[in-house]
Amino acid sequence: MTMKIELDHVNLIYGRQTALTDISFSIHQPGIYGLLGRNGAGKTSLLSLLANYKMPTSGSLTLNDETLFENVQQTQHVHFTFQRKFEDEYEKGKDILNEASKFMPNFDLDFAFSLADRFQLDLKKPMHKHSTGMASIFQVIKGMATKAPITIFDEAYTGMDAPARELFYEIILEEQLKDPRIILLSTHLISEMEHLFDEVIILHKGKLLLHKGYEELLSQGASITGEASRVDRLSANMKVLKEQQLGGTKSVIVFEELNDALIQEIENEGLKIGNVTVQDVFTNLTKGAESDE
Ligand SMILES: Nc1ncnc2c1ncn2[C@@H]1O[C@H](COP(=O)(O)OP(=O)(O)OP(=O)(O)O)[C@@H](O)[C@H]1O
Repeated sequence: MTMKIELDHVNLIYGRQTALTDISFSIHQPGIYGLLGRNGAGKTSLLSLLANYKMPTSGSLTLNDETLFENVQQTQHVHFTFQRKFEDEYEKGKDILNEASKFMPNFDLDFAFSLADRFQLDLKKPMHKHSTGMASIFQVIKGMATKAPITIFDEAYTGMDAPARELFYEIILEEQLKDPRIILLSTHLISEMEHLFDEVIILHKGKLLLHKGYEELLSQGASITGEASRVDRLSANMKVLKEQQLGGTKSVIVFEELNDALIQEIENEGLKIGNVTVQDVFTNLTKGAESDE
């Protein structure tokens, strides 16, 4: 089932604190969407709107052309996985998953059990006895097993060790191949997770700074390295995100689509062109910018 999420001039204000300002974008395709932003940028606020936990203060948020807020029919398509403490939860993981399978329309209990095996998570243990990382693993297992057409993970990896995170990424990719859905991942682990993304959404200070396809984003940036005065001359009219100089050698990261003629000119000057990463673009665009490029 194809899902259509549309936000049109959405604002969210908590008391006197504006969390989101004039957010408009849409998602029409299954895929993995990386939601990036510095602390307090508004990621959880945006995801809470998409999960129907909150109502926009103004603007329109629709799922499949219907207003999402308090819309039971549409909300069942969405599952929101967030970091949760289970310190007062005496139930066993197995029982929680069993319960979930009764209420969630697409929940795949066998899949949940197979994931628990892969993560070596003991589902017979009462939840309060799990460590922080194990609790996150449980949340990830539950989120994946919902098979919700829109599955949201809000910094779901908290406390998970590197092998467990790698397994999480592997499972996401496997699932996307088998049964593509919209997966929204908010994260600060950009360099570790960017290979997963089909599209990148960057929030900055409550505003939408950028929403682009992963490949398109990378194609719009490059690093240029070589003799400093030549690098300066060629990058003079470009949007330079970052510069570094060591002796007479300079390296700049530019946010600029390099056409064939420009690439030729740069190479003719004996300069090297390299790739940028989403981490490069994110770090440098969110140093202080307020709006889209
Ligand atoms: N319940 C609330 N009441 C008042 N202000 C809030 C509330 N929740 C969030 N905010 C504010 O809204 C803004 C966005 O917060 P949000 O939690 O959405 O950011 P975030 O991008 O998820 O941050 P982080 O990466 O640190 O988790 C922040 O200024 C935050 O202080």
